[in-house]
Amino acid sequence: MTVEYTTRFAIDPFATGAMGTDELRHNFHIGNLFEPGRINLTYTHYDRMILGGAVPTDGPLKLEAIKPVGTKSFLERRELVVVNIGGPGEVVVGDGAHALDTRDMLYVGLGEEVAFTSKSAATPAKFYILSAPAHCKYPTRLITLGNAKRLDLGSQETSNERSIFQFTSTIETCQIVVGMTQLAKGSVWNTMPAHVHDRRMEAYLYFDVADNARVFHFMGEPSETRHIVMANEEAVLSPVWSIHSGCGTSNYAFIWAMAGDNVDYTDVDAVAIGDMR
Ligand SMILES: O=C[C@H](O)[C@@H](O)CC(=O)C(=O)O
Ligand SMILES: [Zn+2]
Repeated sequence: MTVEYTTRFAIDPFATGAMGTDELRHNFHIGNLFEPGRINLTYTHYDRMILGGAVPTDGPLKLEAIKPVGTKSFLERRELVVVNIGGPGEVVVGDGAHALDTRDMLYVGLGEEVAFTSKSAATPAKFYILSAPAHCKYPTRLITLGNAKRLDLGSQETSNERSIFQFTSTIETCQIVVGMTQLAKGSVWNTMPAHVHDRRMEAYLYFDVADNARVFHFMGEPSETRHIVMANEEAVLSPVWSIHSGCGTSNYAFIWAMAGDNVDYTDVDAVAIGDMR
């Protein structure tokens, strides 16, 4: 088997408040996403979002169904978003192959068969995989960083100057909303001011983090915050009641992905800094 998976259950804010570092990491932090020659997935019980990584080296990796989806094929009742954060590669969808350079994103609709390849095993593609249940089929679409809707937010004065690239805002999806955020040099804060959105869960994949750098990811109810220390290419789950904000020892990038009741990026509840503890 080249498709491995682990499961994460939905945790409530009261249980979370009593957790120490190990328990927090066990429930919310996801490492080991990108293993050469493998597909490593995490099946979450937050809106049944699946996230993981595929790193094809010797040959193509097929996205086979895993037991928790309960269907014959992986996308029988799901949609998929793939973002490449590695070298050039291809996502094969049915009979067609889509070339994905680093930071390109591909949307794949319900019912398709998918496989991943790298152009070179020496600099393999690293495909970040996101999948949520779907109720209808939308067409496969490639969105490059240049085609994504760009939002410039924050400022140097508040150390949060950053560009948000919304991959899915110009295409139709059932429930997945995905984008990438790149912090400017000298800026270290993402998603501060913070927000929550009961309508949608969220997951962050931090990358472009140097070996000797870390991002302190803040989570928890606004009045009861905790943090998780993130290294390069690690992911963290954000329950709907939790803030999701980070502060790095240098600038970095991350991919954010949501699933839930609506696909309205602007539908968030802002948290006043004075209410945070
Ligand atoms: O609901 C939206 C997500 O939390 C992110 O898009 C926020 C983000 O990338 C940022 O402010 O830096
Ligand atoms: Zn958010």
